[in-house]
Amino acid sequence: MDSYPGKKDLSELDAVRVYSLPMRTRFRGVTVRRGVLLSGPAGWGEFCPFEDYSDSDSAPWLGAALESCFERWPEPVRDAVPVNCTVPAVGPQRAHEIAANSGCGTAKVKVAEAGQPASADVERVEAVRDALGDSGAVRVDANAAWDVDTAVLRIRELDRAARGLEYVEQPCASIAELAAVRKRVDVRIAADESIRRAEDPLRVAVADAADVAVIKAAPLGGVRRALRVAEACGLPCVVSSAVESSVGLAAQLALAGALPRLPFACGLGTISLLDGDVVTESLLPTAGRMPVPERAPEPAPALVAAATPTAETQHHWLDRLRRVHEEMAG
Ligand SMILES: O=C(O)CCC(=O)c1ccccc1C(=O)O
Ligand SMILES: [Mg+2]
Repeated sequence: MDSYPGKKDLSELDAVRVYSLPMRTRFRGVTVRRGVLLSGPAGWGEFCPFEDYSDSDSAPWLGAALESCFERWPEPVRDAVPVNCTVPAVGPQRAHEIAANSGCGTAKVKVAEAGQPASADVERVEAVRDALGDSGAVRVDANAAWDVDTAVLRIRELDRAARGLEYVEQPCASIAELAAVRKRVDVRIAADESIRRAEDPLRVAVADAADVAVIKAAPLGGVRRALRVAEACGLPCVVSSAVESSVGLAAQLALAGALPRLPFACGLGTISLLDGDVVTESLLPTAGRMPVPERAPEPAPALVAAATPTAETQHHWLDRLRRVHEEMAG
């Protein structure tokens, strides 16, 4: 990998604040979101790799945070982006409520949650279609849970339940499996983990395995690098959050704002998945759209104080930050 444009000495930062925010609903097994807010001459950035990411997996996340702190984001080509609401693996009634109250015309429904039967996915998807009406778009995300045969079966079932799915995100783990599923179903396939967890996201060949690429500024090393990944993969892209605070979400919105083509709604309406935020004016959708910011919003000291975890957790994150920064040095 080439070096990060945002690679800087950590001593050049003006502030480093560890935060911890509970999730309203368990999401991908995550119940609390943690990270570090960093401030530099260009503004604030957020470093929040998931707990199970190794130091080398986390290096691009720091690249993205430092880009926010030390550089301006590329010029946007639009001033707002359409977003989907995100429906976690909840019961049908709650799913209906989330979609109906979101103001979004597109919903992304989490499916294939461990321990839940396939019928729970069907009921959730039916409820969301009911809430959005015929004009809405329903997509599902299986987070790599299925093998090829299961995926084909479930996708057909969920496509019927939704009366047409917009796409299915990462039905299986490998690119070969995605390609096999794609040959056997009519529903579009979107690649997410296949890109963001690839050895080299700039060189991953997903064009035959997917119709849509899901990209995220943080795991791809920032807005500029993610734009290069978008160009290299040659697919229409959807920008999706990593469930960060409004500080990190701003970078994702900058990416969505700068993509030359944006044919689908983005997965950036995720602040409502968190119980709290670190800024007073949270980046929330209005009528299914979010404005593209010039820079990240400034954290409010009282909210940061309220979100500050134990000394032990702070120490863990500052240590992680230091180690990951060393990892970047190469
Ligand atoms: O895309 C969305 O609607 C929300 C973001 C989301 O689903 C997500 C958030 C954190 C980690 C992984 C994922 C994912 O898309 O798999
Ligand atoms: Mg996904």
